[in-house]
Amino acid sequence: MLPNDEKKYAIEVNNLVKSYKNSIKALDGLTFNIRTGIIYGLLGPNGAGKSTTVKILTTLSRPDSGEAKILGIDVTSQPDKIRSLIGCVSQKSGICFDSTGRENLMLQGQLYGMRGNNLKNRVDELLKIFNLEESANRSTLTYSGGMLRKLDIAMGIIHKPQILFLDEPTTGLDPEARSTLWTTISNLSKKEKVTILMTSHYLEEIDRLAECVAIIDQGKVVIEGSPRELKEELEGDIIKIELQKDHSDKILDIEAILEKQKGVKEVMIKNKELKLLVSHSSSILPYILQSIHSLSIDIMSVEIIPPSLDAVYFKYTGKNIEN
Ligand SMILES: Nc1ncnc2c1ncn2[C@@H]1O[C@H](COP(=O)(O)OP(=O)(O)OP(=O)(O)O)[C@@H](O)[C@H]1O
Repeated sequence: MLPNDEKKYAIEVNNLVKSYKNSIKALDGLTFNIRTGIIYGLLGPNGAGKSTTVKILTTLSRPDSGEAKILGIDVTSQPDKIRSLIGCVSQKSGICFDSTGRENLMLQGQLYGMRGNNLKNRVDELLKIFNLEESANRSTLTYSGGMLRKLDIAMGIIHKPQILFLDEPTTGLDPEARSTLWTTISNLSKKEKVTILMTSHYLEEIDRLAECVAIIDQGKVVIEGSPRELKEELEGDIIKIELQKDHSDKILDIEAILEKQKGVKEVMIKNKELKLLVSHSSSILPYILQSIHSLSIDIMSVEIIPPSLDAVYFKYTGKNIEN
């Protein structure tokens, strides 16, 4: 067998099924593999099963059936072994606000059994990597949102885990802090050679950071690939049309007339918003507008969204990520 750090897959998830007591099936045959050393993105609408997956992989929950392995080790039969190999940064901060950044890191290291110079050197190293050296001895109460997220991630990797779980790492940050954190995460993956599984609601974030992404819906992977592959495969644009008013009573007529148009692949209507997945937006747009007018429906605005992860997400889940 190859030594752990040479394993092809850092995470193997095979046919996981998990139902909760209220008989909700959170995972329904979830399967994916994550290559060692990459950043992997898990995307999915609310309730798709992302948190349940992360909980099983981090040994906080058990599946009803199926198998999950971290570096070849089964998560259900050997949870103690798994815990020293992984780091987890959840949305809820683990920072102690009475203490400084350095004290937080020292305490976290001690929880992992680190002591003496080994711990001190690692704390110095992390403060440098995360650009927190100048603020290291200040109370974390004085930190900005971006600094707190960086400290959270630094605490998550104090023990040099081989796998890091990042749950919505930049939620709540302003665009500038988010962009800084993206650079930090990307550098981290390269410098610390850590495999990262991240969940996110920001498609731009996954697009920029993840080498591979799985879109999950209703407990299953619906599509997987690099963001580029997924966008290329889409071969189309989305036309977003806002109507003057809600025409729920005419949904069937709108669908029927638009689906007849050559080049229209999918139609979705929600309240006043109409979204079409089409092959060539510029040539088809005039016919679409004409069809809508022929139903005596007035249009407020039209927007063409070029191939993007948003469009891929919409195609495979029929939903917008922000919803
Ligand atoms: N402890 C629980 N008890 C009962 N049902 C649960 C529990 N945790 C999750 N669920 C249900 O399981 C399904 C999957 O939930 P999960 O939290 O894994 O989804 P998610 O993709 O992480 O969603 P979100 O993006 O909203 O966090 C949902 O229908 C949810 O309501």
